[in-house]
Amino acid sequence: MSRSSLIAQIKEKKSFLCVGLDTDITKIPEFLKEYPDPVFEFNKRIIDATADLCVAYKPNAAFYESRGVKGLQSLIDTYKYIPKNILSIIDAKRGDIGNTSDMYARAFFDEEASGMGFDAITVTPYMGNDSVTPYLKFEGKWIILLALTSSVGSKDFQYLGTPEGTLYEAVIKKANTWAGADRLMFVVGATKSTEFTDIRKYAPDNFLLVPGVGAQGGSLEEVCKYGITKECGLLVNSSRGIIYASNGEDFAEAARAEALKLQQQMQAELEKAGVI
Ligand SMILES: O=C(O)c1cc(=O)[nH]c(=O)n1[C@@H]1O[C@H](COP(=O)(O)O)[C@@H](O)[C@H]1O
Repeated sequence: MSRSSLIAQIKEKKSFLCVGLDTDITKIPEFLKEYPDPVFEFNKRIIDATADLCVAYKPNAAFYESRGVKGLQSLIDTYKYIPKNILSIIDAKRGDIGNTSDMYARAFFDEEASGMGFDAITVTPYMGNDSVTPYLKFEGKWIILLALTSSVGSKDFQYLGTPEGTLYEAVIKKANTWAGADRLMFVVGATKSTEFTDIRKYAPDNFLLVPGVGAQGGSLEEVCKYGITKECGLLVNSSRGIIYASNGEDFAEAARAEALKLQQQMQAELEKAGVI
């Protein structure tokens, strides 16, 4: 999906919500266990209930890979079910030497080879240029590079000083020489809202994928205060806060209600920032 289509979708839906499909088979409602693939059935109903409220879906690969062959099938079926006019992000956090990254890119981008043709993948920057650029060989696909993550452990390395500023600033500056804002996004945790002002100095046009609202306690309002741009420039993810809003028969309606709350807040922020 192109940058202009993503922005058009944001304006049309008045939303920059990404629904995280971190589907844990031990947490889904009991009655779904009767279906041949309970995880896919769960995702299908979540997608049906939220597709008009969000602009992206982000299955996290760990939740599928942990179930072996069955999990991979759930992931492939989920990828195929995500409507093609909604951005599909595989949250795989890959990063390896060039020829291995070629294979990861094929695994998640080359639908003919693997059954999956996601629009975007999360990638770790640690191994540098040759680990990141193979994904760019797939025309029109996005890399979402980890910059400043939401978790406590982000303090261990990401704030360390380098001649280019903190490590996360160095990542942003360097990566922006490898690709433009039409192919490259950065992950910045919602729990880091005050850092957004600095980040926008180095990434004025890049979309930022922002996890950490909902279950991790980040504030949408704070993120927007410092991070929103004239073209929005944000995709805010919530996984557990939406998909596990209820554990009963009404789980899909409850997920929709949570997604709607976020969409309404997002609409207000988009209006305030003059995006719509
Ligand atoms: O790359 C990510 O998406 C990510 C980066 C980060 O810094 N923090 C973070 O929580 N994530 C992912 O975002 C999702 C957050 O899920 P919830 O906390 O349940 O909304 C999970 O899939 C995490 O793996």
